[in-house]
Amino acid sequence: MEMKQNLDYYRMMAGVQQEDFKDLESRPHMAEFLAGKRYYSSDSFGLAIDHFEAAVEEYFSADQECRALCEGAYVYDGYNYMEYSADLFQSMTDHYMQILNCKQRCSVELASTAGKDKPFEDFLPSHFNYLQFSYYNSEKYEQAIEWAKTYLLFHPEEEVMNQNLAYYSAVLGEDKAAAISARLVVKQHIQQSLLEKELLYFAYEVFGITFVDPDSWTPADVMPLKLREKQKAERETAARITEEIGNLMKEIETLVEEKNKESTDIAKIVREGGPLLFDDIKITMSSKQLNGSQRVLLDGFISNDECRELTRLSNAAALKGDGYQGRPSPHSPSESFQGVTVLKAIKLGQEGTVPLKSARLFFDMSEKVRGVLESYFRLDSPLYFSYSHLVCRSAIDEKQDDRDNLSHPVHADNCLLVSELNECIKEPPAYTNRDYSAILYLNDDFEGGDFIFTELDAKTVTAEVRPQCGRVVGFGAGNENPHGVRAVTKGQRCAVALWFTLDPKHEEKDRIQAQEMLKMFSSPMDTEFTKTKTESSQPQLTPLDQSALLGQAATPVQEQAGKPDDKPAEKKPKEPAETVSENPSDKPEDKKNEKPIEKHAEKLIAKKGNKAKVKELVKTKAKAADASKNKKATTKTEAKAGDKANAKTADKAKAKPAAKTNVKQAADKTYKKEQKPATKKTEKIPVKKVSKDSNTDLKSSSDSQTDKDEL
Ligand SMILES: O=C(O)CCC(=O)C(=O)O
Ligand SMILES: [Fe+2]
Repeated sequence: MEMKQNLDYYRMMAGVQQEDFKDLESRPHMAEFLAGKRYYSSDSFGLAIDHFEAAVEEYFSADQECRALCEGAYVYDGYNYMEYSADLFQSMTDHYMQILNCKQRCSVELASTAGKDKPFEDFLPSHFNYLQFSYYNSEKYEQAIEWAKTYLLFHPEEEVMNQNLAYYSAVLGEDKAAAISARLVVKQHIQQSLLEKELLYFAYEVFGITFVDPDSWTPADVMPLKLREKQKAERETAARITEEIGNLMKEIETLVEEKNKESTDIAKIVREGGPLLFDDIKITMSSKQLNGSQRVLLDGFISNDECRELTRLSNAAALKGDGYQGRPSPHSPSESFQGVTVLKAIKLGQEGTVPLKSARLFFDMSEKVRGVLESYFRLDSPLYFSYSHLVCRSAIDEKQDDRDNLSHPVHADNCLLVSELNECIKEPPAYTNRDYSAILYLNDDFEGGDFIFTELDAKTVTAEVRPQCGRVVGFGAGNENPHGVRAVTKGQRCAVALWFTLDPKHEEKDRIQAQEMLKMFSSPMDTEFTKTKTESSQPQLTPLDQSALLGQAATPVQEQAGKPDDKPAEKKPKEPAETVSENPSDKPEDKKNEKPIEKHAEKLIAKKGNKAKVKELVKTKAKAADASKNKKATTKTEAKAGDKANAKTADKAKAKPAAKTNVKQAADKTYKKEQKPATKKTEKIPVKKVSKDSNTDLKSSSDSQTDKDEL
């Protein structure tokens, strides 16, 4: 196969001619035949005739040789000679049948050629077909008639050839035509072959010596009736069995599908409702009430004080981080965005910038959510942290007019949502290893900011959740749960966003480091150390830092919320941009999977085979996408939690030319495919570039990652 491909490749090279390819082992009849075919293909019928005729001569001498070579000693099958005991009559029969079988196979052997994995089908008749047509094209009707008649010895009923013969006879004159007979050597060959076949079938029927006829032209009645009926019955049985097996397979497939569906349905039902582990935690809404699967809304995770403490932690960490209270949101120009990871919080706690106690609370609370989710969803294997951060989104007051975007566009957490196709593609750059997500809300004193679940269209809202302190929305991170956050139009919305994986290989390394650090600090000696360190770092703080830390209890939360930038004078000078991750190992490990979004879009295009559509969708509405989603978001089923329910209604002839055509068709039909050049080099389709500003949807579908980049 490989060599064949090489040959095809060489054939395409400049300056290489077909004549350059010489099969040094080619038998003369085959070499002539192939040469004839080449001339035939280039409409050089005269030359084709010469070669085809020579091929006929050569064929029959090769056939004689082949047959003569069959007349050797009896060939035992493997080691059968050890057991072979037959009387004279039986041995003669066995031997003779073997010779005849061998002679019959000469037609196959002579139809084979190097570089062609199968012998030419119906080789001799096809050969004569070429001849009759070549003669016709050379207006040599006698010979055309001779070869048409020769062909018909094999396939007497063949309609097109009979028409051709009739046409040639009409042109030449019926009497003259009638006097022309088929080529004698072929007639003799057929007769001999048929007699051999008859004997072979006889032996098959009487002695059970198997014979498989290699020729397709053998008249049906050569095979004894009984054998024919037996074979027919066998064929029918085989066909029936195949059909029955096919039906059975289909049935099995449907059964398996149904079973799978049932078990996943059951699994989903059974998988929910596990113990909540803590008395204070209450289930507010199950998947059913949230109109989806793998969803839960829980309340009572943390107290108001703890919510405030975590909010302060976020604000203090943000102050430390880059000197102003939040970078622009990666999702909306109308909001600012700030976040801190557990590890970063602990490090800040260690250096005394934020209370270590708060960092520990962050750690413990996220662990609490993890444990409850693992239990509630009755997971068979542990849930591991994949990434977690404490994140606040603040409305920029002066940028709220005519706002039409979401705070966080609709996306799924472990796949790329292509809402126009109603699909979510589980491929990097999405965080495909994430299995569950949870958001622990810390406050409700802001406007907008409701969490929404949608269908894959990213428009049809299936459930809404109003954030409030101690509330957790937990859900499967896959395509079953597209979700987003409505615009925060006033104030600051803080939450702990958590992503989990069932695969220990993808457990977040930062989390392990954070745990180690906390362990260290909790030993009595270290507590002392930490305290000292915390105290000693205090004086280095700016007044604002201090107020953020010292006035923890005193500062009313409301005052912080919604006033992110109200003390510009007290801002610290900007430090070199500090991100949550300080060294490469701190970065989320899956980051290496990141691909340029454009590339990914191209991949999607190729995959979907729907270039135009995907291209269209990635091209359009860079900003408008979110806007329209926000505006058009329609509530299919109202499932709003909390009392600010804001119900929304569901919006979603013998005439010469004819004979000529027939003749041409007859020949072409059989041979055209072999005449074609073996290969054509596959053209590389240039991959369409997707414009940069066309990423919106794809980007938004992986925006949890964008969050990280922004931090
Ligand atoms: O804050 C929320 O309610 C959801 C945020 C979210 O879906 C995400 O960060 O992936
Ligand atoms: Fe999300």
